[in-house]
Amino acid sequence: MHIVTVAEMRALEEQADRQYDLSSHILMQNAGKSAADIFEAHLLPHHSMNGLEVLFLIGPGNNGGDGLVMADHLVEAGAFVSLYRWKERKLTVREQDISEAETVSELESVLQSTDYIIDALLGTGHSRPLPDDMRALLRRVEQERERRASLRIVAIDLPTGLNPDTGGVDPGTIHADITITLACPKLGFFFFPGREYLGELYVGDIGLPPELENHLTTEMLTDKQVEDLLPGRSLNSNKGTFGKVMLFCGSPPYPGSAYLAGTAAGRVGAGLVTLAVTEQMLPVYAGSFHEATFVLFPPEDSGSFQRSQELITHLPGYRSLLIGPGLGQSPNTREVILQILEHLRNQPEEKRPRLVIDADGLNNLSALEHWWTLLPSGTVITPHPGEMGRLCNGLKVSGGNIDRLELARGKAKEWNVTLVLKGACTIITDPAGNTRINWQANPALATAGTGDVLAGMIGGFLAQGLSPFDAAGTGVYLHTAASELVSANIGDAGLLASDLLPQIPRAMVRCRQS
Ligand SMILES: NC(=O)C1=CN([C@@H]2O[C@H](COP(=O)(O)OP(=O)(O)OC[C@H]3O[C@@H](n4cnc5c(N)ncnc54)[C@H](OP(=O)(O)O)[C@@H]3O)[C@@H](O)[C@H]2O)[C@@H](O)CC1
Ligand SMILES: Nc1ncnc2c1ncn2[C@@H]1O[C@H](COP(=O)(O)OP(=O)(O)O)[C@@H](O)[C@H]1O
Ligand SMILES: [K+]
Repeated sequence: MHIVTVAEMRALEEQADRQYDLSSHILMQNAGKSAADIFEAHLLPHHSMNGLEVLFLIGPGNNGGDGLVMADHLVEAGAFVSLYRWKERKLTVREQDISEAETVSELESVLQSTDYIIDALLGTGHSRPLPDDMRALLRRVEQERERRASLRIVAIDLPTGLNPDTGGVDPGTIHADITITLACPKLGFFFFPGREYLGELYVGDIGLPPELENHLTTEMLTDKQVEDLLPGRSLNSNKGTFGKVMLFCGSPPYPGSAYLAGTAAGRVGAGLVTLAVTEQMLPVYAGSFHEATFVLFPPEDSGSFQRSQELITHLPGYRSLLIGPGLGQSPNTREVILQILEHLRNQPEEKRPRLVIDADGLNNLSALEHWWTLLPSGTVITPHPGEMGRLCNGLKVSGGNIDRLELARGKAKEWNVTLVLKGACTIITDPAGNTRINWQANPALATAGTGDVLAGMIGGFLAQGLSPFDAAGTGVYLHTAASELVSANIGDAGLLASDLLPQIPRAMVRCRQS
């Protein structure tokens, strides 16, 4: 599903009119109908439309127009509809116009009894700070929701005052419970603070021919897309079919990282997971990760060349290699990483494992000038904002606002990598500028070790033959999907990274069934 800027949305509408005679009027009819359909489908079986009280706040432009069309459909379906036209200050209650003298008191009484308020004040045409009286109206709506937990606010296209290009919000913008956006999600939905204001997101079809979107390169990750990308599981398969993953991860202070990443690679379906560990560390893993095999790695004091050669000798046959989680940053470790990278660069592409670098793999590299020139092509890197900052010479990188997008796109191209810039709405972008953004934010994931799980998942998908961009997108999407399955039981706090592991296969099943 493509994500659009306002300019891209306008261009789509203009092209639809020019090439397909889909006038703005037709699109608005489709938009209002589709919003009404989503509203009804979402409501049932909790409420019946019969006698449901719905107040529409109608703005001066096409967003208000969408609201009016939607209102007609709800009336037809049996709802009791009131319309407040903000610009004219005109109230209509169940098709009765209210006199000017009674409007204020009557609007107040509708506000106090209505089940739903539909925000159709402004959409993508919002172009300046909201006027005071609109802010006051929205504030009154918010107060009413605080007073009555059962009241639901539904935004049409977007919550009024949210900037659809940046995710900025007007001080008057209020939180929607549900946003029914039209045609495509807007770019600003994936960035903060806007992301917090949308509630549940639904996308209404307004009948734009899909081929109009062919040139768009920014997508929202969805169940459907991930389902299409998931590797097939033929009946006639064996562990060789699903690829081998090698991990150079973990060190005495951080043993859990290798376990979490390695198990995650197995949980996404990889055929075999191998950990390169020192003899000292072997008992830690052998007792907890029974399915893994091990490459016994000389200890640090034996010199970096001997260590890297041991790993390199075992690499043939592995389809992916994960370097980084929990490795530490000793000079010896850095040397080993550099020697492995050199080996990979010298291998023909079809023979070498696909590489994922995370955490200390990145921290070790960021200390070096032009580190990206050391990477083999097709590498995936998965920095969190702190690691990204280090890779960018100490730049301060935001965890969630729009600046992240341009930075990620620019750096993926400059560094020639598939870049996974982690955060609440993780961005995945490749050197050609193709971009996928994850909508699902879940604060339960904000805890140590969840990044190790993600890196392992991406390694596991690379081993099964997904391209770097697809492996990264699929991993990111299923990582949050698994967290939602955990959160369904425990809420949004208290998740341990290892809780994700058994939920990963279930998240894949859910995707396949969607
Ligand atoms: N076009 C299509 O084909 C389709 C469009 N669609 C729908 O249309 C929406 C976009 O419609 P839109 O462009 O009319 O913008 P919209 O958000 O309704 O506001 C513009 C009006 O508001 C006014 N205004 C602006 N800022 C303001 C402010 N701060 N405070 C107060 N007023 C302000 C501005 O007035 P002016 O600046 O001229 O004074 C103008 O009158 C889009 O979100 C979607 O819902 C769908 O139906 C699909 C097909
Ligand atoms: N609020 C949030 N919503 C969604 N995902 C989140 C949120 N907070 C953190 N995450 C995800 O959790 C993971 C944390 O990774 P990272 O910071 O590298 O952790 P660690 O290094 O401890 O394993 C990333 O995938 C990140 O996108
Ligand atoms: K709106």
